[in-house]
Amino acid sequence: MTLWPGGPWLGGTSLETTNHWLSPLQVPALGLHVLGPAMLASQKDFNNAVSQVKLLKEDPGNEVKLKLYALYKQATEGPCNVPKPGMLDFINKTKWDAWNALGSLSKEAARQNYVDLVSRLSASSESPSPEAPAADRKQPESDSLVVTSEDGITTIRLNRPAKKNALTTQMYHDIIAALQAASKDESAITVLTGSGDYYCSGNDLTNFTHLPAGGLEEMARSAAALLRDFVNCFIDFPKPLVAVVNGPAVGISVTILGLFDVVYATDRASFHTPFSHLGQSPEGCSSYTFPKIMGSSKAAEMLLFGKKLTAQEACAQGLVTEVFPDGTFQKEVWARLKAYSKLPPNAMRISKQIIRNREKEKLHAVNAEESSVLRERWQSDECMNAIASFLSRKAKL
Ligand SMILES: CCCCC/C=C/C(=O)SCCNC(=O)CCNC(=O)[C@H](O)C(C)(C)COP(=O)(O)OP(=O)(O)OC[C@H]1O[C@@H](n2cnc3c(N)ncnc32)[C@H](O)[C@@H]1OP(=O)(O)O
Repeated sequence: MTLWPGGPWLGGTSLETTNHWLSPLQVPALGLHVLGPAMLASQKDFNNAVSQVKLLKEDPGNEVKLKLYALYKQATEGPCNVPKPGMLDFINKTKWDAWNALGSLSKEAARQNYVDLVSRLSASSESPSPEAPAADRKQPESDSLVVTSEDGITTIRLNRPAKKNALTTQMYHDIIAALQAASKDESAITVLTGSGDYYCSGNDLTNFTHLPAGGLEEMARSAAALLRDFVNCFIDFPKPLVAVVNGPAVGISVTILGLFDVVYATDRASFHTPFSHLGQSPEGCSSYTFPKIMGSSKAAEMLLFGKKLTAQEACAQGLVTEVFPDGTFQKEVWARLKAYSKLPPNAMRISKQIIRNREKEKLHAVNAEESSVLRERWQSDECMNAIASFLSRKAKL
């Protein structure tokens, strides 16, 4: 079996010929224990991904191949418990190290990560041009999102001030498209900000009122898939990503801040994740990033009890990089960002990559799990009652 013909790797010796790894014929009947509802990749998805790897047009490089190998082994055999190859058996030792580094990651999560990785590789090998100029950018479908590029900065602005920049389903899609375009354009830095007095009031709760033909279950399934795609874009975003938090932030607009590189906030901002009040659970990888950023008990106060933080508190907890007086916020922040955008863009990209790569697999696994749990939550009475309360004007945060 040759995955990348003519592509010798790891010192000129093909790993696959030494071990016949990734061969679909080798996939045993797994009898997997499926966790929760079907958000994690199925065995069929995994088998398809294993086949898809062979169709990749470009060699993804040794590092990625090793990752694929490790995830494949973890997904099919579980944690590495075979003896470590000897010092001089370089290739098998490298493979063993990669597999062993996955620790106790479950077979299901490994399978999901494998499928995600292959899907990202397939998408990037199909993308037509690495540098789409800003002028070619597909404009958002509605004016609720405004994307501009100037002075080396691409700015994605939430523009629904009358609704406190609450995120409609269309806006999630438009943000995904805007981030994908920004990742390939010529700008050095990408910024997310809001228009008006709010940064963002989180998910537009009326999204839950547009029930598709398949009812609540179908609505929850497609919302979970959208959430997962949306958060994946933040995990994978390759350039410095800065949040310019121009006012209060609620829900998902707060949780994804843990995936930004820098967060600047006006002193008028506040940070509120009222998931329990809404019968929901954390997303945006916050179940992982928040405890890491602020410690487990401060994170629990926010994520379980919905404690609202002031900008100063959020800065003290490490969620916000710096707080500015509201009167000078825009002037000071944009002057600083313009200066940063003149730094060598490749150096910034590479530095971000090296930081993010340590966490990427973990973040994707967390995102998959959070989306899966939320899919269930959205079908719960607790959640439905909270949304009905808001919509009937009985409840406000
Ligand atoms: C598919 C992916 C799903 C990802 C999962 C995400 C989860 C979350 O983000 S959970 C957080 C959801 N957000 C909320 O629960 C906030 C709800 N909004 C409020 O509590 C309040 O509106 C407020 C505290 C944000 C602002 O209060 P106030 O200053 O008094 O302003 P108004 O309430 O009068 O708001 C003006 C206008 O905007 C509408 N609106 C505000 N936020 C939302 C929202 N999140 N969803 C839908 N609509 C929202 C509000 O209803 C008002 O509308 P009109 O009455 O028509 O003027």
